[in-house]
Amino acid sequence: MGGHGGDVVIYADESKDTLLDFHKKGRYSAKRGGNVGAMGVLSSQLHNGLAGPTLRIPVPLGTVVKHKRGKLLADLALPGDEVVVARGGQGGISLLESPEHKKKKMMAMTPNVMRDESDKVLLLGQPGEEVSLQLILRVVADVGLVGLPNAGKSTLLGAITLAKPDIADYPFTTLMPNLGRLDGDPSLGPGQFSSEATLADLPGLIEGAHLGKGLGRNFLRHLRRTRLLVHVVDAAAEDPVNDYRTVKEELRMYNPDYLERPYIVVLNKIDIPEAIERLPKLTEEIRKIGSDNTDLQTGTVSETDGPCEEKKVKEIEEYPRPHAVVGVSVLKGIRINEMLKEIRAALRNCRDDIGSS
Ligand SMILES: Nc1nc2c(ncn2[C@@H]2O[C@H](COP(=O)(O)OP(=O)(O)OP(=O)(O)O)[C@@H](O)[C@H]2O)c(=O)[nH]1
Ligand SMILES: [Mg+2]
Repeated sequence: MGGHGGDVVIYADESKDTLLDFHKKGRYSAKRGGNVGAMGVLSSQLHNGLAGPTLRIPVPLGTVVKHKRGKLLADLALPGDEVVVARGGQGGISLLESPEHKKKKMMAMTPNVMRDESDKVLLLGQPGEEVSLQLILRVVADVGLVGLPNAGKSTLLGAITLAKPDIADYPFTTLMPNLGRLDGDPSLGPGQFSSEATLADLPGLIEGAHLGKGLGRNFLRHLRRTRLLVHVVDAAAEDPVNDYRTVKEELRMYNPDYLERPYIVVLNKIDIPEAIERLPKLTEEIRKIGSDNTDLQTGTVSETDGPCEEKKVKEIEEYPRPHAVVGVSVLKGIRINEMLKEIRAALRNCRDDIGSS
């Protein structure tokens, strides 16, 4: 028997967080099984071709592997997760020493035969499997930062984690999600670092994003795994409350479950005089949007990524209110600690929710 052809395995690689190089199309195929020996050479040591090596393809943590037709193969959400997507071909079989009738029988079964002039026969190794797959990245993060372009999401991520996202004073600076790691709160003492979390800074959302405007809806799926949302609002903008509503509306249109999740609102840029002046009023207005009636009946995570238009859609006012509203300047480092306290408290809260249900 010849060696088995190489399989193709896709595995989650934690060090692979650069999503960009992942977006090019790749073509890989499982290898043909090893042939047995070489034609015409009667040497038993050549009867065993080597097994083909496994082709291992690293992808970022959180990659969902689907068949082209949509069937889910694997969700590589944990480091070490892997899936065999294509089997290498079966190895060839030598019939060199087989009796004549067996040769005939085997040869009748397959066209995959090689023979030489002295009628020595080999069945060739089979070609490996070929599959077409769709790889979708859904980042693994506890916290999702959402907001209009230019609100300061990336600046916020850079201010509280070691991440170094691109920051600029034009919209759509962020094209792909950036991830950063927030440490637990040391003041809680040993074993209490329960607020450790991964934050995902997403591209800015604009009105109509769910229909494909701006950078569209493509990245909204990255919120799927988050437990907490942080709305970043530019408090110095013309109409911050309207901006905030726009973002909520887009989230709702994409997947209303996103509005059921716990969230806090960060009113950013309070280093700017106009922003600090209106902060109390803004805070009050934003706190009021939403309902106290946190019935959990729709709090389940939907199994689909896309919009759930069939669902009974509620008004923004009917979804839960923010856990907290904080005014900060992530650029100048004003009230960062208050904001961190709220993020950690909200995270602990959702962890408790999970624990008790
Ligand atoms: N004055 C002031 N400017 C800020 C503050 N935070 C962010 N900025 C500025 O706002 C601009 C946008 O910041 P980003 O962090 O790139 O905004 P973003 O929300 O990530 O933007 P997109 O990636 O386009 O969605 C930059 O010029 C920042 O320097 C702040 O607290 N105060
Ligand atoms: Mg950004």
